[in-house]
Amino acid sequence: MLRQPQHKYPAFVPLALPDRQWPNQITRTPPVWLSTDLRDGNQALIEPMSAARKRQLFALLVEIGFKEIEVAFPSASQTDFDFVRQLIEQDAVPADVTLSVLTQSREDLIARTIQALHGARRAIVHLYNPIAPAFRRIVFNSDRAGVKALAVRGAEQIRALTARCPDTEWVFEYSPETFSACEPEFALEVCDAVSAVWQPTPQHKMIINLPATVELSTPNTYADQIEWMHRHLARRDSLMLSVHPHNDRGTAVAAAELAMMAGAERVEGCLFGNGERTGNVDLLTLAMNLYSQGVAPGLDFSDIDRVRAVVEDCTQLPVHPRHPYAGDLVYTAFSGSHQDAIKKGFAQQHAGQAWTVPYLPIDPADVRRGYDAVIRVNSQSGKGGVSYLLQQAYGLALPRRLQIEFSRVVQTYSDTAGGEVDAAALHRLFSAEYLDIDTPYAYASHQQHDNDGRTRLSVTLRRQGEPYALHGEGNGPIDAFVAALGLPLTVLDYHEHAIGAGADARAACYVELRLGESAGVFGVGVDSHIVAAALKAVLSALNRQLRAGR
Ligand SMILES: CC(=O)SCCNC(=O)CCNC(=O)[C@H](O)C(C)(C)COP(=O)(O)OP(=O)(O)OC[C@H]1O[C@@H](n2cnc3c(N)ncnc32)[C@H](O)[C@@H]1OP(=O)(O)O
Ligand SMILES: CC(C)C(=O)C(=O)O
Ligand SMILES: [Mg+2]
Repeated sequence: MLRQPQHKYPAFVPLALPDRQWPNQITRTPPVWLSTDLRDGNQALIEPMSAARKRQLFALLVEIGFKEIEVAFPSASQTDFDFVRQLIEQDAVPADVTLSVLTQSREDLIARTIQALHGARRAIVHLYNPIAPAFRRIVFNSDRAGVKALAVRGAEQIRALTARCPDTEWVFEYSPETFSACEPEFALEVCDAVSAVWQPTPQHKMIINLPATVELSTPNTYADQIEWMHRHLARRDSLMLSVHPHNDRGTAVAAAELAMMAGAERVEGCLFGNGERTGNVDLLTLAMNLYSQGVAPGLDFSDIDRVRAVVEDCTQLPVHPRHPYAGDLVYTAFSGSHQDAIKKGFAQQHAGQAWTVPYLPIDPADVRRGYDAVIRVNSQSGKGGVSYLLQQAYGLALPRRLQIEFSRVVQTYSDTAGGEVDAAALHRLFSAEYLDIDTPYAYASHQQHDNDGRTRLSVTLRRQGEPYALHGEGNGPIDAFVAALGLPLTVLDYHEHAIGAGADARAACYVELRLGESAGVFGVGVDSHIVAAALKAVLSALNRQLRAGR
């Protein structure tokens, strides 16, 4: 029998937590944020950041509002060590920002780590060691007692070394690395053993950070693990419970959100989900998700394109055009029904109201994205998008039936040309179809006399370049003009509006005209004089009828 490869992968066995409480929780406050862009993000780059790039990204993280920033693994390299020294010696850390650094539980590495922090005002020393069964066996050739002792030894050494530097306000953090793959009761045992060494108090808490070092299961099972720890950890009121979800299954954001419901008060991650393998949880998405639910995240992403540009420059990794909130295309609709709904949504959205524009979870203006890119036209688009662009870019408010008529013109064009049709191209198509259509008849001038509700009109046209005079009378200029033309014309629809204001204002007129028994077609006229615009619109419709051989 064929043995399928999936048999290689035993299913994750979730913790039994039938009385879980997290599904009923609603997140109403943001977590404490820790950016590990300069550590977890950095260690996963093809080319780790230079000091200059780290400094640039550090400045951005401060500007966004991060108050805890993991800046290095100081014992890893001279660059990392020097970067920490530079920040401290140059007094580059704002008073409300705390540096964090990571160390393995190894004597020489811990000593070097504490050395790097000499003179810091406040610092988080972050100790980690892997504790899951496979790591105990494969990496450490050890057992539960062995990895627990490693954690305790590291904690003791950190306590002793930091005690010699009382001028720094020390915050201790412990991560049972590979927590997501560990037996919960053993993770609890190790965390409790470490906190017993550090003796945190409610006034001077330590951080217990529970990483999904590798994301192994659905987010709800991670939330169960977090809630279980939250309920059982010793000295709970003296702990800040933190999570560090990785994104191996693509659900780190959901895992972090559910973990917060389950008791996590702090989240570690990276902008745009940088970090090992598929990355850490994306803090920008997480924060903007809160924002879109009416919760102020405490991080400022209002200049989202600049954030993206700096991160791309520092990491040399591109952000996907569909990345939540920040991608180039995320506030853009090409498809017709989406454009239609967005256009209607904008028309009904008023200042001060709750945001309800369909298909746009947030107002693009909140992240300094203009509305111009919201609707873009290609072969998947409909009349809504086409008319929206013409209105936004050229002030042309097409009546509904003209929208339908013109969108067929655009459809034919985009089917042939392929690709996107931008506003300028749409306007060229529109002009060629309606505005520049001056054969056989072109408007030259007119004179109008109104008396007793009747309009008398003298019009000069050009026919094949030659002047051609007409006279007619009616109950308005269009009626008089139709009479002057002496053709079996019926005006089916008429709309007009101003484009612009003041001295530069022009009028746009739209006329739907039937010639004999033919179907109605539209004509459009634009002129600084409203009657001239109307006459041009009639001629545009007539010329189009005649061109169609009617
Ligand atoms: C999930 C995470 O992201 S954890 C952070 C990972 N980040 C990094 O590793 C980036 C920085 N690291 C480095 O630059 C290097 O690994 C260094 C400088 C820290 C150490 O380098 P080396 O001394 O050459 O050791 P190496 O990286 O090969 O480490 C493996 C050894 O450390 C042990 N080890 C691994 N993690 C830990 C830990 N947290 N605590 C104690 N020992 C550990 C391993 O068991 C192994 O021991 P062995 O040599 O006795 O078999
Ligand atoms: C060091 C720890 C927190 C880590 O990066 C992980 O487990 O992913
Ligand atoms: Mg990590």
